[in-house]
Amino acid sequence: MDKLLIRGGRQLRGEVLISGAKNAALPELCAALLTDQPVTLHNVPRLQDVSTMLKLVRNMGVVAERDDNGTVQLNAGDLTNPEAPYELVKTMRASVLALGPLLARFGHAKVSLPGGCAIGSRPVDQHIKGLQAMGAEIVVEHGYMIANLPAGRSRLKGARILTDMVTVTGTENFLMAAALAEGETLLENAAQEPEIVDLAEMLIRMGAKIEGHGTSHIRIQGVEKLHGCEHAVVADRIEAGTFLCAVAATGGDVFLRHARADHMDAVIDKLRDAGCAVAPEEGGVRISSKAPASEHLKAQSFSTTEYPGFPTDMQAQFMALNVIARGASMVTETIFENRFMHVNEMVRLGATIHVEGKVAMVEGVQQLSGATVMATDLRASASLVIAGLVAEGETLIDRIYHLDRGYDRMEAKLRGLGADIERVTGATA
Ligand SMILES: CC(=O)N[C@H]1[C@@H](OP(=O)(O)OP(=O)(O)OC[C@H]2O[C@@H](n3ccc(=O)[nH]c3=O)[C@H](O)[C@@H]2O)O[C@H](CO)[C@@H](O)[C@@H]1O
Ligand SMILES: C=C(OP(=O)(O)O)C(=O)O
Repeated sequence: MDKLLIRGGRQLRGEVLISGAKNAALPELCAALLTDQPVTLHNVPRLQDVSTMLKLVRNMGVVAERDDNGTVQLNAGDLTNPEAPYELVKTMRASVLALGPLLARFGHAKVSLPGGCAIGSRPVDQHIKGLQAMGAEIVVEHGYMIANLPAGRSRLKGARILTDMVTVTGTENFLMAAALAEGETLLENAAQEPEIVDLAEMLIRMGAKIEGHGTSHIRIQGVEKLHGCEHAVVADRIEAGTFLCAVAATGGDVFLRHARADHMDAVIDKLRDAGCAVAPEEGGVRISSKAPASEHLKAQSFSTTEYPGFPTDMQAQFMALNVIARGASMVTETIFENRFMHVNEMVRLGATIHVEGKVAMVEGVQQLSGATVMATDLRASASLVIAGLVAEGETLIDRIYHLDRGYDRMEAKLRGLGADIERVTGATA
């Protein structure tokens, strides 16, 4: 199992290229299932979840080719097997995104319930409820969601869908299903994330009729057929935010090429309040920060909420900054019930954190000291990398397959900025 070895204490300087967003690429790969024509996606990040999704669609009969420049060509013209088996979905929650497109185009889908997840229980009841409102008959049997159209129907029908909570992949499933449904669908309480907007823009390129994406009310007029398209995946705001927090923590000056400041308002506001200089520049975002953080940065309290609020996917990385910033802070996680798995590992590095329910109380310390720690989920892994970059001495991060699921060559990018970080390949657990 690979590990990351970090020798902390170096400032980060230079330029880093931000990749396409994992959370946009995954639904967009599924959107290619909606048409029998070729779809070309550019700026697809090179990471494990994308490889898993490609394996999943190939298993359905889709022809999918990826080149070294981040372009993926897909053709679902001969899709014969509208199923997502457990073996292929167990490591990736986003596989549920196959359900809406398969059902909409083929009138049938069999998708495994995703496996357990470290950050919370993550049910898919809202996905099922919404698709049922569009006329689908869905049963959950032997760990699979088996969805069909009623006898005599060839298309889903438009519906008004009001979910109990804002759900990102739920909104994406409904968008894709509604694009091919008969009549109008109104999504109320829709997620507003930039990845939803990017997916909607791709669907519009395919001939879908969508209005209101980027707001909580999305209106879709279903069409009979969608065609192929070419689309570039939006920049990854979570990868960019992770690099912003890394530079804030270590000190230094970095230009994040392709990063979108307008997608990161909540995180950038907090970084500025902490004392970093963050500014959009032509083609990206620049951050500069003074070291040591314990002298120059002030810890920030925050609470995770849906976009445009502070993203839950940035909670762990910002906490890594708070642990070595000046003063006390309160970090509240409102989206997932178990997303503080990084806390115990940060404590092993010398952090002072006390968790009570949804709240982590952090007391900034002067210095962290390197240790062996365990990655427990994707963003927890990223937060440990940040902590390792500032800790004195060596930090060894175990189980980095979590990190590889969602970051495109992270250690190579950090090395390019001057970090002392290496992958220890094949080391035993
Ligand atoms: C691939 C992808 O885009 N993943 C993102 C997506 O996950 P994902 O789309 O799975 O997260 P949701 O927005 O659906 O989850 C929000 C909350 O709603 C709950 N819920 C959701 C659906 C449902 O049917 N029932 C239910 O109870 C979840 O357990 C969670 O507490 O949004 C999350 C919240 O921003 C991010 O952390 C993930 O990185
Ligand atoms: C939780 C995440 O992803 P997923 O929904 O794919 O598990 C994430 O990207 O932080």
